[in-house]
Amino acid sequence: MISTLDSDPGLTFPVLIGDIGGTNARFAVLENETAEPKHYEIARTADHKTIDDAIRAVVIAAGGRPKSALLAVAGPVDGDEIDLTNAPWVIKPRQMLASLDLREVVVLNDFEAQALAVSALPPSVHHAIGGGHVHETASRVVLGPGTGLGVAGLVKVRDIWVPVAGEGGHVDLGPRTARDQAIWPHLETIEGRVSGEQVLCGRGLVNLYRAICAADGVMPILSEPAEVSGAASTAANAQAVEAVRLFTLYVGRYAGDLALIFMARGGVYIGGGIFQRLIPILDVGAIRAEFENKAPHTDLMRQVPLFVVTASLAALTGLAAYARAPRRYGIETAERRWMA
Ligand SMILES: Nc1ncnc2c1ncn2[C@@H]1O[C@H](COP(=O)(O)OP(=O)(O)OP(=O)(O)O)[C@@H](O)[C@H]1O
Repeated sequence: MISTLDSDPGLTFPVLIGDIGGTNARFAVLENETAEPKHYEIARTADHKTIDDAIRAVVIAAGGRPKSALLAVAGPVDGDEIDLTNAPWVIKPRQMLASLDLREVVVLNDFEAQALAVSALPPSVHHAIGGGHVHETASRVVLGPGTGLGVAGLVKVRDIWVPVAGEGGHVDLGPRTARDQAIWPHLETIEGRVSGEQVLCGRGLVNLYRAICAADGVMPILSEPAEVSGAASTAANAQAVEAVRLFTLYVGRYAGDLALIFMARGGVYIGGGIFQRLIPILDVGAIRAEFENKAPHTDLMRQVPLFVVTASLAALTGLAAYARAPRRYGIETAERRWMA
């Protein structure tokens, strides 16, 4: 059960890699260190009773024969039964070893996997927001507005990348401009607090839209995040237009805060499903201005690159990078590795 940075035993090939989200589970199998991952059909978590059933239906039925599994899950990995934050599955690694005939199961946090991806993805899958320059050996940070708001840093220590996945989505988010001050009292809070995740995720976009409606004294008519972004892209609804604009500016502002915390001269990477969908309507100059507006460190911030990650399978790329070369990464798996 013990794995240290120096003696990480790695995983037995073929390795099943899986990104288990709230709505979808994405699987691939890596035959060996050098092979490209073979991807399988995306499984909807609602369509399968357990993750074991989903793996049998999607991977094994299609000829995949994994000997180990490396999973990234949205939820805390603390014990033999892992609850997913936004899905009905409970992952039971011990049971998986037996029912799927695996030698090892390793479970990571989904934002650790996103951080791994940021170490491995080529620049061609990133959409730059403004200038700056990637310092190859400097720290990076990834944030992902999606069902929730995930955050992880990626710190380089000599030749090893160390993902630092915390709960950065739950820090306080404050108003800055006069318009922010008018909107803030109308935001739905969590126990009296406006945290990042109250605004910078799918339901947060709806929260922001509703708060803008309240500030303007109009009845909200939209209730889903995609409805708000849809109405914004056709300019059909003034409050939706402002909600999406402010959402993207606040993401820029918050991304700048994360850059300061991690001194992320290696870049700030915006993942998750929402921002990449908004690329056609982003006001790049305004987002960049929010990102850089960090007196007394505006000059420093001008040099830090900001990207939108456009690869939809980024987490799987990160898991594959780790499965191929675990010793390149400072990931402690002692409490998160189950062996047959
Ligand atoms: N066009 C859109 N505009 C704005 N928000 C959207 C849009 N489509 C989906 N969303 C919202 O994005 C969130 C899902 O984000 P994301 O695609 O990153 O999923 P996730 O958290 O990774 O989970 P999963 O992988 O299971 O989908 C949901 O809140 C959803 O309502």
